[in-house]
Amino acid sequence: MTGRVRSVLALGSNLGDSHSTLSLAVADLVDSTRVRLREVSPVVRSIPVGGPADQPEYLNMVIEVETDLGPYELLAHCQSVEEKHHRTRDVRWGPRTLDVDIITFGDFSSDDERLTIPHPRAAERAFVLQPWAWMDSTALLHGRLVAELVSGAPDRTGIQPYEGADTQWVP
Ligand SMILES: Nc1ncnc2c1ncn2[C@@H]1O[C@H](COP(=O)(O)OP(=O)(O)OP(=O)(O)O)[C@@H](O)[C@H]1O
Ligand SMILES: Nc1nc2c(c(=O)[nH]1)N=C(CO)CN2
Repeated sequence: MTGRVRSVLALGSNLGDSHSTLSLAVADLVDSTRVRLREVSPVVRSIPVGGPADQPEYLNMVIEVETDLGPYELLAHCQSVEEKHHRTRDVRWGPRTLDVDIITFGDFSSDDERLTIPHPRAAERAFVLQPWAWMDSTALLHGRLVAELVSGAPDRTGIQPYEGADTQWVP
């Protein structure tokens, strides 16, 4: 693999067997010589942020991959994995079997509707920041330590470690 870039991806699910979906989705995301798994965060339970009030709690996690795909190719890859897991887009921030967002892509930044990097809402989402900080205590977002950003996130009290099935993701 040439031209490798490290990218942080955030995964979320609150419909179906969410833990199993996350586990399968990680395997699908890295099931390619072009996307390798480097690091995996713990899974967290989180209270839904935005969208309909009556939706189930989420499971969230982040991973770091190394890839030679370009950012738009990686987006297409993430969306194909979402589709494989029956992702639908009916209601903004509504319940979903699987969401995969690109949080960072090396030093690349973009600000178009199809792809905004760093992800425009990551810095205020504890369901992204907390697992990320647990995975990598030195991670930076917008030049700030992710571990410090967590304490300013409005939803930080809605985050709990997930104590369910003990899946081993081996990078
Ligand atoms: N960094 C990014 N990661 C993933 N999708 C992105 C990103 N930036 C822009 N998008 C675009 O956002 C569109 C909507 O994505 P999606 O339906 O997953 O949003 P959401 O997860 O419900 O909300 P949010 O964007 O607040 O996380 C996608 O079709 C994609 O083109
Ligand atoms: N707790 C939680 N809330 C959300 C989530 C998510 O993954 N977890 N994703 C959203 C849109 O991407 C909107 N709200």
